[in-house]
Amino acid sequence: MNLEPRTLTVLLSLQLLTLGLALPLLTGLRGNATMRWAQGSLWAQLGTWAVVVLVGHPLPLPALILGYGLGGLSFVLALRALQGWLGPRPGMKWAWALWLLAAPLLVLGQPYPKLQQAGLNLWLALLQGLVVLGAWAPAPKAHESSRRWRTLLALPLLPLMGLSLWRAFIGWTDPVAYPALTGSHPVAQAYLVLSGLAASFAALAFMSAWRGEAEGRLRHQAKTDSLTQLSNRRAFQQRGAEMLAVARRHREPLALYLLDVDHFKQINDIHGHISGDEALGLLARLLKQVVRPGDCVARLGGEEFAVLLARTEGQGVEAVDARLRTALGVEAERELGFALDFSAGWALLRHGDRSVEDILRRADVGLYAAKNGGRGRLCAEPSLMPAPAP
Ligand SMILES: Nc1nc2c(ncn2[C@@H]2O[C@H](COP(=O)(O)OP(=O)(O)OP(=O)(O)O)[C@@H](O)[C@H]2O)c(=O)[nH]1
Repeated sequence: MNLEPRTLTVLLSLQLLTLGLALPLLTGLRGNATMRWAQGSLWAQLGTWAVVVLVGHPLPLPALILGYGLGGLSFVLALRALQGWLGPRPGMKWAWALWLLAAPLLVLGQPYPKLQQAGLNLWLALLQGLVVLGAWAPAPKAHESSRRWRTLLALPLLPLMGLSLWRAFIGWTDPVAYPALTGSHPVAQAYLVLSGLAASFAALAFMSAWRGEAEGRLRHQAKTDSLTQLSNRRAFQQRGAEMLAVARRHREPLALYLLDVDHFKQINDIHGHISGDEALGLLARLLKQVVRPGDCVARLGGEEFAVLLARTEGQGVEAVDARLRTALGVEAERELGFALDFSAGWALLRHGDRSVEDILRRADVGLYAAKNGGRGRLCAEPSLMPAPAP
């Protein structure tokens, strides 16, 4: 099969144009920043082939610089998009530095075609390799499902990288037989066909990454209280079920600490709703600070918060309560300009408890006792209260 190089480059340009238009249409014209890097990568790739199609063979130096510059840029932008979706990528700085090398390589390499052809293809292979590395390097925060689209992006780049290295080798050893992309050498044809496949796979991978990102955001929102960024009631129940199972398996104590701001309606009425929101934000922040990292802190609703304290008994709960009251005593006056107090109740996991709701019900009885006892205090569930003196 002999594929005419010009037809191939025109088809490749049309394919990239279609993908370049389809992505913003599917993901929204404004999109998010990461998607814009990804779209930029496809457009830069289109730019390369458009230069080849529009200028024709042989490409003068400025067109070569523009074509290679855009081609290299498309790999750098793809890596930058990966960084947006997966977190810091190895080789990001190297990719930018390599990209800047294109023009000097082309200008200074003019008198040495052997060196130039080998150097430019090596340069391309390195950039392609950095994208492969960026796709496959560990990304601890990425969702498990990202493996599929990362593979989709990286896999077609491997043969492309192989072809770049091959072209570098031929360019160095036999410059006369060099497979220029505007010629009909089978290696050049394979490179063009593979470039088209890689672009299609990249576009699919970008779409998948974008969808995964949106799903991750929704998952986070479904579990998080938007005002305080703490877990919401549903996440508290889910995490609570896990903590309950662990506590049972290891026969460890588990405590539930429940608190409710005192006279919060008055705070809203006197200082305004925004100050009320700030007060809830402050309480949430301090609550996070006074417990251990593995404990589950949640806003159950309104001005009510709960914490599941792993491996904790009564003394531990009292210590947390004391630390929170001390911190709030200082910070509320300083940050809000008024005092903030709360009542709290607590309960321990018991043998017959089936869910966190069972412990929560008993902690609520303690909280009710604290409110009735004059507020601003901590009370245990009735069965944990010290027996009255005879
Ligand atoms: N600013 C703000 N206020 C809220 C929010 N959620 C609930 N509230 C208000 O919290 C107040 C709770 O009032 P109450 O249930 O009477 O409780 P309280 O005034 O704290 O009284 P006690 O609990 O008995 O000390 C209501 O006025 C709610 O409108 C919120 O997200 N932000």
